[in-house]
Amino acid sequence: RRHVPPDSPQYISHGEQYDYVIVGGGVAGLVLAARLSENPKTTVRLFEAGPDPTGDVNIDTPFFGGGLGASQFAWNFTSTPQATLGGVAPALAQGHCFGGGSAINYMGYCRGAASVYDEWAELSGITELRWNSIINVLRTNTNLKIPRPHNYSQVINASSFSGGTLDVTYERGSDLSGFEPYFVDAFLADKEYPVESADLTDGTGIGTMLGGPHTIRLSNGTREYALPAYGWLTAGRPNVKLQHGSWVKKIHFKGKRAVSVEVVNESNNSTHIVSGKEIIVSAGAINTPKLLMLSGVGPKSHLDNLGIPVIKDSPEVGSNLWDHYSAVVMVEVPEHVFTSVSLGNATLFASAEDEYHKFGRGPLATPGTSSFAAERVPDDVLRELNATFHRSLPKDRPHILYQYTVAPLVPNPTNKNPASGFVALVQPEARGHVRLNSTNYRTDPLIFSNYWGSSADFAIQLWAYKRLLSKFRGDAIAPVRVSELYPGSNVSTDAGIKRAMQQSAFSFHHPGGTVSLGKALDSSFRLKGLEGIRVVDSSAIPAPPTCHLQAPTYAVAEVAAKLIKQEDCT
Ligand SMILES: Cc1cc2nc3c(=O)[nH]c(=O)nc-3n(C[C@H](O)[C@H](O)[C@H](O)COP(=O)(O)OP(=O)(O)OC[C@H]3O[C@@H](n4cnc5c(N)ncnc54)[C@H](O)[C@@H]3O)c2cc1C
Repeated sequence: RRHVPPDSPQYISHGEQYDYVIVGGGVAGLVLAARLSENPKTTVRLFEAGPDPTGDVNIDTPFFGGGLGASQFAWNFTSTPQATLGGVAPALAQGHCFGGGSAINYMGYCRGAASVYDEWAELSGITELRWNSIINVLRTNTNLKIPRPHNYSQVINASSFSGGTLDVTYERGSDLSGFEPYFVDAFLADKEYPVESADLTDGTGIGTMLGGPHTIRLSNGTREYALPAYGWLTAGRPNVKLQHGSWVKKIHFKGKRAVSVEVVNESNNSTHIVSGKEIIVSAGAINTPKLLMLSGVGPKSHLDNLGIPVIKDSPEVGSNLWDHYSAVVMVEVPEHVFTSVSLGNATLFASAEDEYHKFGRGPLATPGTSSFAAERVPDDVLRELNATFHRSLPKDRPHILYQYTVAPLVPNPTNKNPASGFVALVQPEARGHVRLNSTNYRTDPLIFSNYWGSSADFAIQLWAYKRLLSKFRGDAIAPVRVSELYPGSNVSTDAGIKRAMQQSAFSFHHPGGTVSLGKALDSSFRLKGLEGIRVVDSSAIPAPPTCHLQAPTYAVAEVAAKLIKQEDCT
């Protein structure tokens, strides 16, 4: 299974017709292609705009993951300038290759608070999304391998995994950078608001995790992602074809029924029409609403302004954008902590590379960002901040996620050995939206992110940023702190700290909600008021999870595939 690459590119002829045409070969698209083609009578064609990253060392090697946001494997999107950030316009890269975001992400694997999934079920009318049901999907699609010896302390509930297709593991104690225990202790030992160690993959929302888990293969230390885990399940099946370098520029409708897609072959710019009894859009939270709007499905006034003939006035398409928006604190760490800078030393790097190639372990087998803490803001603080929405959230929900990486997340002009802590409000009240910038399918859309967009969102984020700063300035981190690099020890006023937070703002890369279940989609993932077209990907997810997004996206796609297959049988 691991060694058979998908189909290589080939030209598509006119007049082809499939049961399902899937747009996008990322997390959701590849789950769907693999599951729907399990029935040999069902024909499936998947188009991915980006390249096939099979065998690319930068994709496969976990430590290189952080550098992929500006590569050929990413859509290098940028938010519009944000008023809440004083005009800063942060980047928002998305995956652009087979595997989508899972090929370029930081591999953090987390499921977050159970009550979020119950909320999705309620908003969508899909009972299979309830935690008690979806945990079975999450369990059976993952395969947890715990390294031995493990030699650091972590709560692991292995019963929430089984022998599924997606490999997940923790880091070996010997592979940790040396920063982790201090970061985690800063939360465990907090005198005012301590956070306990917990497994955030079993429905628990609040706690700290050390050393993972990650979508990494323990056997050889390579990245696990949707292409090898799901895409390669399709190898040898004559009823399914996955094609990369194929950008779908438009969906065609007959009346209200979607009938075909117009695909541009990126290697020679030729265009082809491919028909499907059903079109499933899985192009991700930014590109899915973009493609729908280009095809005439979206807010009427917006389409009218651009002169796009309206197939369906769907005000909800492109709305409800949520994400986890972070801000950064960076310190210089001692030489014994390995970082992206210390590994720049040729001798150290050669030894790390040797260890990695021989044994699949060592610094390169880790993403260098392996521990995090999810925290609920205490009620008295929420009251002080007038955060009524956040206070009303179920008690298993954290509001804040803290993480770090041993790489610079803000400019590091003197090339000091860096560790960057970051913190994000993960249950925002505010929503943003996506709109077209032009009718040209190659033009990036306008992404109105709305960072920390309500006054309570902003106040909580600022409270959390100050908390992160005090931890990085405090005793717990002192043994691995040489100096403060950002915002700098001279920054201590409220105004200065706020400015530092705004200027270091970046997306955690967890956008979703832009073609939401319950709003734009019905309980079969169909676009309301249209036929022959569904949306299955992170844009369908109606509200943000409390931690990283890949696990929920895999699971939602599995649920959708099951629903679609059941409909096929009736
Ligand atoms: C840099 C980064 C870091 C991240 N870190 C983590 C992490 O550590 N942990 C975690 O859980 N999650 C992480 N995520 C988030 C996670 O990877 C995504 O939430 C997930 O990949 C979303 O899956 P999706 O199926 O919705 O879309 P994607 O996986 O983005 O797939 C969409 C696919 O559709 C393709 N496509 C788009 N438009 C078209 C078109 N018109 N025609 C054909 N193809 C098209 C794209 O190229 C892409 O391959 C990260 C994401 C990024 C980008």
